[in-house]
Amino acid sequence: MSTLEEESCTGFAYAVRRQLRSLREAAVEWRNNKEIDFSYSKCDPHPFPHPESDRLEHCYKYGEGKGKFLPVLLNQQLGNYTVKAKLGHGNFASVWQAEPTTGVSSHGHESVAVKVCTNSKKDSKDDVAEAKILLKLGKRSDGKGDFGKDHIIKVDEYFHVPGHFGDHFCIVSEAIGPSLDYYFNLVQKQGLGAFDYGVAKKVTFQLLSATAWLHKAGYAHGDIHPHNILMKEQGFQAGRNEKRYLEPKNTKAKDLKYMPPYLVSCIDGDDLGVRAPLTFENCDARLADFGQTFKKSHPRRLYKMTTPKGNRSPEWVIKRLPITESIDVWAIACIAYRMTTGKHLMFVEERYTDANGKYTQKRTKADINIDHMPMMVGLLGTPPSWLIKRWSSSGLPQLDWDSVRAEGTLHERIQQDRPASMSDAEAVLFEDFLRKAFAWDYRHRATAKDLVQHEWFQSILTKEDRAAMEAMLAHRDSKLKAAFKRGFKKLRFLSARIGALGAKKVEFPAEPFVVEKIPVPTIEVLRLD
Ligand SMILES: Nc1ncnc2c1ncn2[C@@H]1O[C@H](COP(=O)(O)OP(=O)(O)OP(=O)(O)O)[C@@H](O)[C@H]1O
Repeated sequence: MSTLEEESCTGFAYAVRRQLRSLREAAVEWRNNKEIDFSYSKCDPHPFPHPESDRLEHCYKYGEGKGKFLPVLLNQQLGNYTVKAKLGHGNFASVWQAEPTTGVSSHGHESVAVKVCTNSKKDSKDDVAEAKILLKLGKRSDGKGDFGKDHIIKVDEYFHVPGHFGDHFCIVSEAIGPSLDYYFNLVQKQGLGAFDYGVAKKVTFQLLSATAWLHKAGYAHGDIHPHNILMKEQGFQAGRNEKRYLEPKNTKAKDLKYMPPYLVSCIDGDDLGVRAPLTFENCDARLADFGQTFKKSHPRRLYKMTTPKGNRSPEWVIKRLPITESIDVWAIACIAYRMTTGKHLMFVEERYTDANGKYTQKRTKADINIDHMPMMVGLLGTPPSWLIKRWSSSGLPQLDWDSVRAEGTLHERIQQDRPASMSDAEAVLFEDFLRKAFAWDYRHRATAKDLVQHEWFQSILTKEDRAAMEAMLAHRDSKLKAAFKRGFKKLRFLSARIGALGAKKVEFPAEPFVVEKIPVPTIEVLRLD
């Protein structure tokens, strides 16, 4: 049972429901992991020896069992689409650029992206949910200009394709362009260090506006990282599509049977250096991969950890705290720092390396967390006392709290990493922006809607942006909806009070960097013990 300090803002009955869901999710995750064949690890020799092998899917992604890819070849027919090129792959899908057999799709696209999902039943449930949510979001309008909606991927349709071991769910969307990860690699390869300062700011603004719209629609993305952010390119064409033929010496015979004869290289590996870096005029980000999306009204406790570990917020690392939509804000702030300075704000090694610097095996989550939390504390300063108490119960080794600087070293890090084009005044604004996004307490963290109004963005706003933002802020709930919300809030408060009957009162200090507009439920928190 979680402490009442948490329940006082979410309600007793609700907390019980959440606990039950956590248990269910843990059971599903355990069962799902058992289903996946890990006989090949990512550290095994790649079956396609090539300098860019890391960017090709590993053979353990194919073969017998659950959670496997569908073998797809160039010019293959997938539903009403002909495969023309590979766009990329993730943990749960391979994505292909395809052309409608009719020339133009029912949504007016000459070229689309078909995401072919893995065959696991559990994954398929997530994929169906992803497609349905995206279709629903596509039709949704807030009636006030939909500020930010343009920066969310649009889905056209979905269908199933039969595979050796069950159906594969396919999601059709517009073909957008290379991922932000591609551009990170590009600036690195071109020796530019970081993104152009204006571009970094504009992309951050676009991501926050998309997130604000999504949160207003009642959903959290849950997995924002550079791989899931696509940069729109007019007339986008994927990479050179080179075929890499299988060299069976590293491949298990049973898997060979179900593998495609070749894998297709994708844009990430091929095209570095071919494209020009992003410019302020042409940068247009789209939030994609809604596979981890969840409803704001159902904060999650557990889910597959695919997000880069350095982008996780404290409530994700310190277990048994609700994972709310505020994890999106934290992740965007991490990406903003990397785009602006060219450096990771918090980077945690996810693999062990041997004496030659080669990756050996994956680190455990616990090991990663032991590195990650002190890094956060060093940067952001002392966490609130209730979080320190949680810290001990989450199995993390204790820190010497007396030696931690209250305000952390974020200021010094910004001074050290900031680009030459960032003025002193801008650096102050940037720090303020980051501190609001990195509030320790997820309940006091600035929302995406608060942050799009932050002064750091004022210098890049166009007349249209200002008008669209004003329309968004002018939005008021209807009288009925507002009355319903008020009633619901009172009910939640009442159930928390009932649950807290007989509990001891403990006062926790007020938060630093509290954003004024955010309703803070109470700073007098109740505990059971
Ligand atoms: N609409 C699109 N247009 C262009 N490229 C795309 C599109 N959708 C996906 N991609 C490419 O395919 C890659 C994998 O897609 P996606 O992230 O949706 O797969 P996933 O298996 O769900 O990933 P993850 O492991 O992050 O959950 C992306 O990083 C991107 O490079």
